Amino acid sequence: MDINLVDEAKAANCDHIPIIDLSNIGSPDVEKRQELARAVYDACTRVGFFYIKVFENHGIPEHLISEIHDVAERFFSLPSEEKMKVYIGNSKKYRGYSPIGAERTTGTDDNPIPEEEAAGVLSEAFVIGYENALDFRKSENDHLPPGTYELYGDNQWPHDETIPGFSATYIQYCATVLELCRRMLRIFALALEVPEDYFDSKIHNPGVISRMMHYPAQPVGDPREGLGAHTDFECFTILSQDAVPGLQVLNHNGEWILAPPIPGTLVVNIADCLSTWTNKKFKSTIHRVANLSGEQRYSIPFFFGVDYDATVSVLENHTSEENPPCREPFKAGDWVREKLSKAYLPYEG
Ligand SMILES: O=C(O)CCC(=O)C(=O)O
Ligand SMILES: [Fe+2]
Repeated sequence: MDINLVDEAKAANCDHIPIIDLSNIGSPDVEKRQELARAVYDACTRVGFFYIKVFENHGIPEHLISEIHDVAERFFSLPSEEKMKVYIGNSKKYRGYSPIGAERTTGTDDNPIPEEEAAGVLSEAFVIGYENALDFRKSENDHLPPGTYELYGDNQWPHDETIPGFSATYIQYCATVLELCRRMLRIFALALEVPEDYFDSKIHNPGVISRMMHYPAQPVGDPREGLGAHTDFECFTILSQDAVPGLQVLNHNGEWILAPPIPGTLVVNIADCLSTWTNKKFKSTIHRVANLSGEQRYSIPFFFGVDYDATVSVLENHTSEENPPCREPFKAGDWVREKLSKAYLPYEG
């Protein structure tokens, strides 16, 4: 990447990624929560990426992480015709199986890649989105708002006989990570000096997307990338990677620094919507994937966003005369839908 193109708000000011211990996330002691918020603020403003340690008190049991990786590997090892039964082109909501090369890299918010130049990626994915089953706070009697950007629900699941426990495991994983995201949003609010419950009214039907990713080992001479350089477009992402490295993060010097797997951690990165709320003080940092390990690589990103009908608008306490809002307010659903339509194959009818 041309060093002159490295935008301060999209590149990490560091040569490694910090590790944050979230043990105090739910502490009744506000001093302890504030101390955590300061560490989070430093990571988000300087790097845009950090690792979190997955202890029991984060609510994500380690066995769930190994189970989700296990079902992901089993899904991708199915024959192509099985995976194509849940083909993403069957879905109006960009849900399902996206074969190798089908996804296009979309670039960043103010530097999108023109459609005719967007290259296919060297990875395959299985994508799901928010439905009530993914949310411990919902019951069978709850209904999603109809027509909200046509983005909620209608996931395509493989038959349970094909991979026993696949949907149950993925649903349990997402519901668990979703609760962690809601708690983390309170720490972000504290870090941003707004009331801790500032975002709570915007996450009743959160715009959650998750996907399982499989990156084959990069063949010598293949110019395709596992995932091209991009920023994530929701609020923030929680990523579980297996033991194979591949994720790279752009820094101010135009260097790609590795975000290697660290046992017992997940990777968190800030995405476009939360970065906008903070007037770009929190970095939505450019990253990409290149699997040069010679082995198969699997990862499971969980993209957390606010309700699709919530408005994303720069926080007043992060603007000034010299630093006006970086963007006009917009609906989260408009932005996410536009990005999804550029990345994924459309509905094929
Ligand atoms: O697979 C990874 O490590 C990162 C995936 C990613 O950046 C994405 O899905 O947006
Ligand atoms: Fe990403």
